[in-house]
Amino acid sequence: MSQDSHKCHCKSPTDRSAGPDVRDPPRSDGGVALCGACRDKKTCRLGLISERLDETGTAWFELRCPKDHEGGPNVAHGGWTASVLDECLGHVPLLQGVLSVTAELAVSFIKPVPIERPVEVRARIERREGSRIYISGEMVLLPGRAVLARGKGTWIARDRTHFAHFENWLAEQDSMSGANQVALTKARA
Ligand SMILES: CCCCCCCCCCCCCC(=O)SCCNC(=O)CCNC(=O)[C@H](O)C(C)(C)COP(=O)(O)OP(=O)(O)OC[C@H]1O[C@@H](n2cnc3c(N)ncnc32)[C@H](O)[C@@H]1OP(=O)(O)O
Repeated sequence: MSQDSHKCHCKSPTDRSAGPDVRDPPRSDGGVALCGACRDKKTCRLGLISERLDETGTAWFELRCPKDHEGGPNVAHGGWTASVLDECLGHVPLLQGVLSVTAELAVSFIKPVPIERPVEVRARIERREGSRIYISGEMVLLPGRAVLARGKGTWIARDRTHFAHFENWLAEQDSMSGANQVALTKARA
C-alpha cells in the first residue's frame, strides 16, 4: 500500500513528530548520519567513522568493527557485517537527500572480517524504478583492498511520514489484540 493510498481511520501522521529532517540528520564528528540509538552517544555504534559521496555518485565509508561485535575469535559477528552493509547502502540515497528503507538485502560473506582493523565500504545506486532504489556495495580490508563481503538490495524511497504511519499501524494492531483479548475473556467466562 502506498503512503498516498493510506485509507485507515487512524490519526493523521502529520499530527505526530516526523523526526529529524532527512536533509540534515544528526551526524557524528566524522559526518556519519546517525540513526536513533546512536544520536545520544554522537557516534555510530557499528563503528562507522566517516562517509562521503564522490562526484560519480559512489559513497565511501571508513570503519572498524568494534570489539563488542566480535563473533568468532578476533572476527566480526556476521550480523555486524550485514548491519553495516544495510547501514552503508541505505546511506547512499540519504547522502543525496532521499530517505529510504530496506525492503530486501542479500549479503555474501567472502572472508571473515577482522575486528578493530580499518575497513572500507564502497556503495552506489545501480538503478531506480518507481520508488525502488537498487543499491550494491562491497566491504574491503585496508590497505590491500581484499574483498571481505558484498551486499545488494532494494530500498524504497519514503517521505517523512513513514514512521508516523507505522506508529498508527502499530496502535491499530495493539487495539485489535486488545479487542481480541476482551472477546477471548468473555468467551471463557
Ligand atoms: C527522518 C530523517 C531520519 C534520518 C535518518 C538518519 C540515518 C538513518 C539511516 C538508517 C538506514 C538503515 C536502513 C534501515 O535499517 S531501514 C529498516 C529496515 N527496513 C524496514 O523497516 C522496512 C519495513 N518494511 C516496510 O516498511 C514496507 O514493507 C515497505 C516500505 C518496504 C514497503 O511498503 P509497502 O508495501 O506498503 O509499499 P508500497 O505498496 O507503497 O510499495 C512501494 C514500492 O515498494 C515495492 N516493494 C515493496 N516491498 C518490496 C520488497 N520486499 N522488495 C522489493 N520491492 C518492494 C513495491 O513494489 C513498490 O514499488 P513501485 O511500484 O513504487 O515501483
